[in-house]
Amino acid sequence: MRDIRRALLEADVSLPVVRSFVKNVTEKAIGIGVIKGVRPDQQLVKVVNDELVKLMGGEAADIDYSKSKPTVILMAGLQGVGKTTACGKLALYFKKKGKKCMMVATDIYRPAAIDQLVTLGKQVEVPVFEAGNQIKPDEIARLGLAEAKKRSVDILIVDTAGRLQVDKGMMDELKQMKKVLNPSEVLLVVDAMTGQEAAALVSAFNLEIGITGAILTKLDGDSRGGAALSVREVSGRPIKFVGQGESMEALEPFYPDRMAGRILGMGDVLSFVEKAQEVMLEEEAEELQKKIMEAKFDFNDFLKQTRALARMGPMNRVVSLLPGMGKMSQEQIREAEKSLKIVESMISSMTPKERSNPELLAQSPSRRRRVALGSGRSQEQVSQMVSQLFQMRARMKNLMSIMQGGSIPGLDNLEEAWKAARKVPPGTAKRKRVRMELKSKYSSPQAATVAPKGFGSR
Ligand SMILES: Nc1nc2c(ncn2[C@@H]2O[C@H](COP(=O)(O)OP(=O)(O)OP(=O)(O)O)[C@@H](O)[C@H]2O)c(=O)[nH]1
Repeated sequence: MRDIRRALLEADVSLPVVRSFVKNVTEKAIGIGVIKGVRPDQQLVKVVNDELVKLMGGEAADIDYSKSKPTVILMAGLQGVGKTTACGKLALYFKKKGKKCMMVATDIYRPAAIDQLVTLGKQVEVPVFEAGNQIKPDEIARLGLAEAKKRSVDILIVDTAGRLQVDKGMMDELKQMKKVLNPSEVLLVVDAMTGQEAAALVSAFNLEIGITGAILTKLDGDSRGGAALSVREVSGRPIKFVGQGESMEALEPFYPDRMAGRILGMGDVLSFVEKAQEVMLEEEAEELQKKIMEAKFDFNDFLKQTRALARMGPMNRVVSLLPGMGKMSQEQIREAEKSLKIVESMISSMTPKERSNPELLAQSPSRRRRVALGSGRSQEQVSQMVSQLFQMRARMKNLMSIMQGGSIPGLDNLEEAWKAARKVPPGTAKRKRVRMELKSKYSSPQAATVAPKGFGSR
């Protein structure tokens, strides 16, 4: 965790944010099992990465469009962070999406600011509303909004004046504009190079005017982008876009996973752990496949699979890795959840020998009685589970043999057919008939695995 802390600080995540994050992740990481072949510290990096992604919103956030035209986006931020540039980029971004855009220039203080926006407007071919620098910004905003409505504009982007520092004059002006415009989005433009101060800055803007999101600019520079984490943690608002250069095309939606990788700066470790996870799953699948082919699928595997199905864990993927086996359906997973407790209690009452050698239970009523007593379940329940295991064995082996024979006669139908067969009450003539039909339809000569004599052979 000390290394993680250092990595985050080096990426310019602000100190209080680092502290609370590290504390949270430490609590979450305890109890997570370590994958074979991966060192615990390496796996911790993966845990941290996943938490970072989650914290930054998981998925890319879109703009909130207003129901009535236009959707107003009010831009805020300090001087020189790239606000005006971001206006032009956004205009182009939405124009490419087929939206009719307009921009409004309200920076009456910096001499060339209005011209700069007009020039950008020409470049991206989006009209810019300006009213000189003799009237107040909120009045310009009001006029701009009226014009946008008249022209039936979809998206109105309002550039504002920045100051070198957060000051009351700027905040009051922004508040005033917000009142006039009633914007769907108030986007704070943050320079990724801001570093440690990002948190205080975001917090000040959020408290004073209430932001709906942020745009992180200048990510093409050296910064590791720790500001992204600070923004989210301090304001609870998502980063919506990132700017990666001076050209008008250099704007992208914000992707938390990419940003997490960048902030941590441990991409190699991450891909290593991910690979190890894949390998582990493949190994498990191969092992399981071998066991199935040798008819050695035992209670340990059975428990493992029931457990994994219940939490939709890796075994679900293992099963899906087996040739021809699709993912489990939601219904099957729910069923597994229900039966997990029962199965767990019965299997934990077995001896290790019985677990790895299910034949023992199949052949001995007294063993089954003992397991029933030990687990507080009925003997029928124990018998049912044992027979289920053998059915599974046979079914899996049957399937494998068919597949190894090269032809897979309507695998989907097979599943459906089995489901249908299970719905028919046991012991009835109909069930027998359905099963017979199934057997003759799908079994191959090699696939004659049956339960041991005396139990479950019915
Ligand atoms: N490398 C890089 N430069 C950028 C990016 N965005 C903006 N810039 C540059 O940063 C400088 C300042 O950008 P402006 O858009 O003028 O900044 P501003 O926030 O509007 O400044 P004020 O109007 O004074 O408040 C310009 O030289 C831009 O070209 C970016 O994503 N990457």
